[in-house]
Amino acid sequence: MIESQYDLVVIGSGPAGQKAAIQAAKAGKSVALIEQTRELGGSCVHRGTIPSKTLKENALRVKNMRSNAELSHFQLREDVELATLIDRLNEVLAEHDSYMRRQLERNEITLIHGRAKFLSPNQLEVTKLQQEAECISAANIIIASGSHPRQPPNIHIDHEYIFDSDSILSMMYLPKSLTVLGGGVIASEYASIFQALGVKVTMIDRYPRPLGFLDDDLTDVFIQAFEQMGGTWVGNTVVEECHWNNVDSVETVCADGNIYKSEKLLCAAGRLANVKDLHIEQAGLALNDAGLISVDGQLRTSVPHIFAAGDVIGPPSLASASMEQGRRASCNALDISVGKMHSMIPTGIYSIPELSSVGLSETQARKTHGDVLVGKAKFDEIARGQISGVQNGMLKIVCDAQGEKVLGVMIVGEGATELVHVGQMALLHEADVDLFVDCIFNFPTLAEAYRVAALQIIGQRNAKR
Ligand SMILES: Cc1cc2nc3c(=O)[nH]c(=O)nc-3n(C[C@H](O)[C@H](O)[C@H](O)COP(=O)(O)OP(=O)(O)OC[C@H]3O[C@@H](n4cnc5c(N)ncnc54)[C@H](O)[C@@H]3O)c2cc1C
Ligand SMILES: NC(=O)c1ccc[n+]([C@@H]2O[C@H](COP(=O)([O-])OP(=O)(O)OC[C@H]3O[C@@H](n4cnc5c(N)ncnc54)[C@H](O)[C@@H]3O)[C@@H](O)[C@H]2O)c1
Repeated sequence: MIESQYDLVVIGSGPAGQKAAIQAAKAGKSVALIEQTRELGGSCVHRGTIPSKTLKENALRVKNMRSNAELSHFQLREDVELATLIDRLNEVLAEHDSYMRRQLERNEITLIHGRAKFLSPNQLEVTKLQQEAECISAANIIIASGSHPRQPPNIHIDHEYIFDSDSILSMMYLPKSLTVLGGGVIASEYASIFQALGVKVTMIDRYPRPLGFLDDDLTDVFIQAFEQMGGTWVGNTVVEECHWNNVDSVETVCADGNIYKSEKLLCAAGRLANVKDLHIEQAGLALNDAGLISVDGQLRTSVPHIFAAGDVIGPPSLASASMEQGRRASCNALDISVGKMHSMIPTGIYSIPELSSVGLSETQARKTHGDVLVGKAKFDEIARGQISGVQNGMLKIVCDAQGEKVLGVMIVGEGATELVHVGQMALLHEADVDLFVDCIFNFPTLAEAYRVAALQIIGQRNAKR
């Protein structure tokens, strides 16, 4: 077996692994990055963020065309191939791949294609396709092996009629109807994207509302917009099983006795950590009750020189957070000083309309602060919203009871995932809400909604005094 040795070895080339490897190389260390697939970038690039966001761009175009009176009945051709709706994806992926390869080369990181497993706390074996296995020793190891879709035991995902988020974009044609199992982030993004493309979508979840971790005001607007487009939200309903009826449809059987029929089904019932092949017990590690690798505030596992980052350690399970965790895990492993990781991580959901929030929701703020003041601005009351014909948009600011400190900002509507960063900066600087009134925004912009919502809070504050 080939043998090699490095200062730091990273398992996985997703957002967490990539940033971890680059950070260590910048510190002058010898670094190897192990990736089991032919491509670089992890599920973020190939099966997650980038493909779904590419489809969303086209779905939004189709939806916006329909808002033009002359095109209001515009329908895509019945035989439209899904590939044409993500036609730029291959270009985007190729560009991303070559950028990453150049970056690894430039930083002299050794890229090893193969599947890693622990032999001991400092040794990994990498199994390669049609090549001799390699044994690698490392002073420090970062596990960034990511996650994969959970397949519930009662649902057989055949990738022909019943899909998961890894395979949904391999459908040849847009179906006429789609059932989406789940009301989480993946379900909400794909349900609204396919509905905007003209597919008849039914979204089913055991909880009363989708995206339960978000502010109710935001999810109210999301459900309303989804149903305005023709979608159906079915909450408080447990899916017992689903199957292709061998004739014309997938049948989704629910605990309340209802059966929903559709041409295809997307199962978005959560994700599980990629740990099966790693043999972490040989490193002296064990999984926690959630099937994840536990780490401390420094992203260190129970074995001091082994760190973990990204989806393999659990929530927030975002590409954005994974990148920062990867970078920090590397710094901590190499004793490079990094401050505390910000807890102010925004949520950005690329549904139609988009949803985004940072800081505390109104419910969370009421729990921790008692009384709060709230200001809301609807996009259709703002010049830019009127010009763009934005129908479902709202920005909400939550402040302390004195109407001074901003506690949270949440937005629904197009551009929400960009707009939220204005609020994030205010929160990071512990700003008073007056900042949004004192500063001059470009006109006409949706950012003006910050001022309108802030003025509402200041009005309530003045009335109290
Ligand atoms: C449909 C979808 C849409 C998403 N959209 C967004 C979004 O808009 N914004 C956002 O912030 N996040 C989004 N996410 C979440 C985001 O993709 C993940 O949080 C992110 O990819 C996690 O990064 P990671 O580096 O931990 O793991 P991954 O990206 O999963 O990468 C892990 C890598 O490790 C490799 N690996 C695993 N085991 C081994 C082994 N034994 N040996 C060698 N290699 C191994 C895998 O092949 C993989 O390439 C989305 C996810 C999905 C599924
Ligand atoms: N824009 C983004 O940041 C983005 C986009 C996509 C995914 N992600 C990440 O991917 C992760 C996984 O997302 P997800 O949506 O698959 O998982 P999730 O755990 O958020 O949602 C799964 C949903 O399925 C429901 N469910 C499961 N089995 C059911 C049954 N039998 N009957 C009825 N309902 C059932 C659950 O109640 C739950 O609401 C998230 O943690 C998220 O952070 C992020």
